[in-house]
Amino acid sequence: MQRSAERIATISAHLNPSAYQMEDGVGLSQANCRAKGGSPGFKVAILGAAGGIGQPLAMLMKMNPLVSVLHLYDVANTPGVTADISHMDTGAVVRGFLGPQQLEDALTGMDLVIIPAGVPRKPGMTRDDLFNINAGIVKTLCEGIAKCCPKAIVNIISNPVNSTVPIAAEVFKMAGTFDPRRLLGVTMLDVVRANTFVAEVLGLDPREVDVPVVGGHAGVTILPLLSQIKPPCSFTPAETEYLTSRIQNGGTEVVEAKAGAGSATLSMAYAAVKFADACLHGLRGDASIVECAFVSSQACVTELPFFASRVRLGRNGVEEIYPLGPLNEYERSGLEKAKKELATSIHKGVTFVNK
Ligand SMILES: NC(=O)C1=CN([C@@H]2O[C@H](COP(=O)(O)OP(=O)(O)OC[C@H]3O[C@@H](n4cnc5c(N)ncnc54)[C@H](O)[C@@H]3O)[C@@H](O)[C@H]2O)C=CC1
Ligand SMILES: O=C([O-])CC(=O)C(=O)O
Repeated sequence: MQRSAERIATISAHLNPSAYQMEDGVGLSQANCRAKGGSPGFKVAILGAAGGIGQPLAMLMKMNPLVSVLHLYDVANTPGVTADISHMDTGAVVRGFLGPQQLEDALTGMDLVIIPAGVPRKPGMTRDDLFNINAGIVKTLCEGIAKCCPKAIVNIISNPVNSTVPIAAEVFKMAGTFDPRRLLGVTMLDVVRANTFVAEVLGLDPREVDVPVVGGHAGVTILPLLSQIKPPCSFTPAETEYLTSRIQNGGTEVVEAKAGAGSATLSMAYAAVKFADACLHGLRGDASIVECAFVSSQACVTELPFFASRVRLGRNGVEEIYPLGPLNEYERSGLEKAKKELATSIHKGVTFVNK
């Protein structure tokens, strides 16, 4: 009897370390420890936390000093990931949540929710081929957000981002909680890749390079604005062609190299943390936090309802969306192709929720 009670307590500790309690009063239970957590900072949930992106993302968020509470939710394997990450001697208190019956507990009180839940591509697939599975996953998770933390900033990583962000917006509209400032599709990996590839060509340190990437997050919708990079540089037509194509196909490059074992996970976790950190600095009220993201642009950048742009982040999420700026002929032609595909992907997401 005693053994089984201890086993139950241990399992529950892995799911939710703060709930750890020995039934027989022997030894020191976690619930009786003097430190109760609760240091100042933000509460962050990761949905899909046990996956290829979720695990390194959870580890990096546990290292972020702006995070006081980290909730890890998945439909599989959260107990192990939570137990593992909770032993890191950083400030954030980590709690694990497993399966739909624990989704509401995972979401309640969160300031920022990051969603990398869903299936990744295999070679030969497009991101849109993931729609049939991932659309429903994102819809369900967003229904939970609308109910339990409607004011949270939401970072959507699950592909196809060009459709999953419109899906999230429709779910929030139906629930009466939609705030376009708080919903952001994560396109940071495109910027991270662009900075890296451009730095390679120019012989610079990637940390010194800043390439705006606008449009969306799939193939031709990924539009690097090489004419606007910092520091200002010029490229030959061959360099422009090479860089644009490599940035647009960076995801496929990784999918093919992994040969059936998934898509980018480690660089994506890095990019997701870079972006989440920017959102948290904005929430804290820091000035001049500007990043690219796929947001509800209310048709103020192009005629489309969603578009990836440079945005200023603040206490309410997106405080300002910057216009595209002057484009060269090559970029204007790329923009037309991007808008055509984006319109179809956005429509598909909106229709999925309203069907
Ligand atoms: N926005 C971007 O730049 C990028 C997006 N992605 C996308 O991120 C997604 C995840 O990729 P990986 O982590 O590599 O996949 P993965 O398969 O390794 O992990 C996905 C996780 O989601 C979980 N999951 C499935 N259904 C769920 C549900 N209903 N609720 C909560 N969790 C659920 C799975 O159990 C799994 O742990 C994919 O859709 C992928 O295409 C990947 C790279 C870059
Ligand atoms: O390519 C994929 O399927 C994953 C992804 O979005 C990326 O790596 O940019």
